[in-house]
Amino acid sequence: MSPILSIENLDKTYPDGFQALRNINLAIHKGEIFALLGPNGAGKTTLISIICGIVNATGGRVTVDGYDIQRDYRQTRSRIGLVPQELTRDAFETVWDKVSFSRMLFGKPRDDAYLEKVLRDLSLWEKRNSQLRMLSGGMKRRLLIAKALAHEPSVLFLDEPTAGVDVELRQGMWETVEYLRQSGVTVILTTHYIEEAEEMADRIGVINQGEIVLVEDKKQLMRKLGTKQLVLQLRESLEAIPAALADYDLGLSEDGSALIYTYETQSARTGIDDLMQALGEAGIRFTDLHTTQSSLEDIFLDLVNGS
Ligand SMILES: Nc1ncnc2c1ncn2[C@@H]1O[C@H](COP(=O)(O)OP(=O)(O)OP(=O)(O)O)[C@@H](O)[C@H]1O
Repeated sequence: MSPILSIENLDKTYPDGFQALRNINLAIHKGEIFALLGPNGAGKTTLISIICGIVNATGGRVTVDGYDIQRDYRQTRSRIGLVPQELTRDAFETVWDKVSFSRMLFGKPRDDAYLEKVLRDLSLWEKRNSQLRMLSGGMKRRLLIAKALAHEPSVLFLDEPTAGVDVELRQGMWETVEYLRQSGVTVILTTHYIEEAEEMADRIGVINQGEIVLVEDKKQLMRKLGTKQLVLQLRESLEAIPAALADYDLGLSEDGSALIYTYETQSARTGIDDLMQALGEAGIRFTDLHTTQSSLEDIFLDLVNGS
């Protein structure tokens, strides 16, 4: 299947000589939720701005649904919805006016039934006649999405959808993205919250200093790069790790009540069988055990710090 969005050898150097993007290659598939994860200044906004036609690239090619963003600007722009971080001005406009105006801007024929569906799906229908200033923070964010969906785009960009919002609003946004997934819209979101990528995305791309340093299916990424820890709760506390177990990657909890074994989840041999045997031979008994997995945050920090 050809990608809905294809980015080839994309470069961007700003007029002051700063190279914000270097040879970006990326293919986004129809219907997926793709998280572009990167620290401040990595180039996320520059990349989205190029795709949306707000900033010109210095080199490379981008197509949306097969249309070139430069040659077929109107075609590509009408297929894209951009959800910015903040709602600007127009505090006295109503929700309904805002979404219908957005649709009109793209030259789409009036379709009140479609707009009603979008507002209902985003729990804004009851507020259709309310002025923007009367909306809560969560409603304002959902309105930004409704506005971006008004012209029926096939790709939706969410730029830092939960920057500066509280935990409750953030979770509300995650539910909204789930609704978008079910409605078949392709979603590309930028974030520097790892938790957000982990929660919402099917695939994750990491961008750092203008370069894509990794693109991976989220589950595979967690599996491939993650390590697991096996925590063994000991029947009798230890003061030190016995010499007989020195070959294993073992740690002792501070109070000596648990042994912690770290292993690679992807490796052919985790070493757990051998460890169990060695523990038995050393006369170490345990009362309970559980495993924990390293988070995407650990993986991300490793990548960005270049270790
Ligand atoms: N108009 C410009 N002229 C020169 N440099 C720019 C310009 N716009 C952005 N940059 C630089 O390009 C780099 C990437 O910026 P960009 O806004 O794309 O990053 P970002 O990943 O979106 O960061 P953030 O998460 O902080 O928004 C930064 O170093 C920024 O200073």
